[in-house]
Amino acid sequence: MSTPRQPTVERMRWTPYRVPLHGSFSSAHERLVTRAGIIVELHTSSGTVGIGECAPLPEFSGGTLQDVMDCLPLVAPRLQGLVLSDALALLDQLQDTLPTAARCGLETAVLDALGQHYQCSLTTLLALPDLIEPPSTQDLERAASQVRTSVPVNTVIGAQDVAAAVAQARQAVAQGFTCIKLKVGPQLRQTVELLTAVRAALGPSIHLRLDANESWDFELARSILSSCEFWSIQYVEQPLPRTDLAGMAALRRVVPISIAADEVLSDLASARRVLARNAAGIFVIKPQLAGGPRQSQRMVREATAHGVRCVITSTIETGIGVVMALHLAAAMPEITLECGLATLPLLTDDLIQEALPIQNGHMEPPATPGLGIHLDQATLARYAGSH
Ligand SMILES: O=C(O)CCC(=O)c1ccccc1C(=O)O
Ligand SMILES: [Mg+2]
Repeated sequence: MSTPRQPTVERMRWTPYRVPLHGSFSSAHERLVTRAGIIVELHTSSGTVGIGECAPLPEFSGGTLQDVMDCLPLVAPRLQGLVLSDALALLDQLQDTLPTAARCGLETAVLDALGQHYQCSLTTLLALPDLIEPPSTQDLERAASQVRTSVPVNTVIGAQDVAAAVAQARQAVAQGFTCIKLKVGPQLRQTVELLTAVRAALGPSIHLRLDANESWDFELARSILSSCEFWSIQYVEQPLPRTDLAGMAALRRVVPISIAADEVLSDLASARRVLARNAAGIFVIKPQLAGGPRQSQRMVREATAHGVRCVITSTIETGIGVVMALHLAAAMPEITLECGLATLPLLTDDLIQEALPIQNGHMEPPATPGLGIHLDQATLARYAGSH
């Protein structure tokens, strides 16, 4: 079923990390001061090492870091000895039994090794029509010709007072960003004041999007969003609680701006429920929560078929997870909106050797095989440990 020349999985190693943020990052959910996750290293019979990252967001969905730690020792022996495409098939089979972040990190590591085997970037690999079958040179060339080499990204400004948000918005524009996302909370007057001040500071041409992280109720959402044409808001993420699909659908009918689904998207089934209820015009897809790059692709394809546009975003994970998400965004021509991948500057370290610069509001996935980045082992050792 697979090409015999593919390497097999020999052994796996996983290292929990905790990386502090510069200061903190606040949303309506929480105030984040450190980011914790797990780096997976998958050694193959050809001597290559595929890497991946598991960075769950328990307040969203998909389980805790401990859930991921508990499942890795059970999955590792099952992957051992499998050729890479069979390892992918096993991860597909186990889909519903693994925490999504575990599946994401494991799949990333297998795909990184597979890209190194085929000598193509993860972007190209993800643009192939079928990953389980070995691609011909022609398949690889066609895929490589369809992808993007640069992805527009937004920066994100955490929930804070108006003056600090305005200062950050100005700084973002000076850095070359043309799309800014503001975290907002449940206070009507403060939000109106914030939007007025930030829009005035930005001028008319910068894209401005909001993220309420479930903190509004229907009436507050209607009050704020009814004025949104005035501030020219690109879209608002998850204004209502994730359980309120009827509210989201009703809101779409009474306010003049796009409503995006974020927290409500926990897997392909949840995406189908949102599509069936017409509850969002935009999907915010986080590969850590969707269960990896290929599940994310399935969600993007179904959304696109329903006329729903998609954005790929990070979960503020380290460089390993972010570069995977960047390859995913570059591989899918359906994704045209700015992606939420400009989060590495929030962390004190990205755990990778290569730089992933943000220039003029764009990021470029590495063109070298696989993920195209290498773990910074010394830094990982420094931040290793789950406490
Ligand atoms: O979208 C972005 O620009 C950054 C990602 C982001 O905002 C985020 C990061 C971690 C957890 C939740 C969220 C969110 O979109 O709600
Ligand atoms: Mg969000």
